[in-house]
Amino acid sequence: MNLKQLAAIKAVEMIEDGMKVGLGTGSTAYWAIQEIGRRVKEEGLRIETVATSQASEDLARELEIPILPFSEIPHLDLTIDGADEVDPQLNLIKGGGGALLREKIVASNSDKLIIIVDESKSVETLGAFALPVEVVPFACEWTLAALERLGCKPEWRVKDGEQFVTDNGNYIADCRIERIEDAPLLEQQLNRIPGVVDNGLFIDMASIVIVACSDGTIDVRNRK
Ligand SMILES: O=C[C@H](O)[C@H](O)[C@H](O)COP(=O)(O)O
Repeated sequence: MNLKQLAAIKAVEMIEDGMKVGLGTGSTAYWAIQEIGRRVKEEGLRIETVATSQASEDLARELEIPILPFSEIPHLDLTIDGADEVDPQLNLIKGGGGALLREKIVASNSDKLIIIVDESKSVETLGAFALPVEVVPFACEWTLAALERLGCKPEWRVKDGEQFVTDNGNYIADCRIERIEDAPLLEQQLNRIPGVVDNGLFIDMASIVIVACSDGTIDVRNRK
């Protein structure tokens, strides 16, 4: 079993019958959705879910996990999602897969956000992973210039030779900051730029971070 799967299984143990659950995005969340599918099928787990990306929604449907429109679920009990970096305060960088906006909306409407990572994602200071910022296409060069003025060293994300477009029809500027000294401040500064829809800093949002370590142990970190 790989480390991502190990963390995912531990998180899915926290889901109880009758819960409303947010499904995250990415290669770690993939394992959580697989495990939820197994519990629904083999244990008859009764839950309702919403997904943070088209890819996760498609996977959930394939596994016959009940998935509902957002209009039918006012609030979630918990969301299970991955992250690109986690610091000791449980602040996160997310959005390596481009799903940060939907992930932040879903996380902020969940009683608990459970983050699952392997130990390579655990860092002392956020920033070695390029911070994704979602930008509307209108006048996007001006928004990029504003990000440069903030010292963010942004670069448009490219996929298969084309500009990457999110599920929301926006672009992603990946910001090579290296070391983010004040993540709560930067999160606010970025979101004050007109044209920025949101950014991948998740501050004070994770309730629990589950870290799967290469020696096979699992470190469960609770937000204080
Ligand atoms: O946009 C993508 C999400 O924020 C992912 O949860 C994050 O990038 C971690 O992905 P992975 O589990 O594939 O490393």
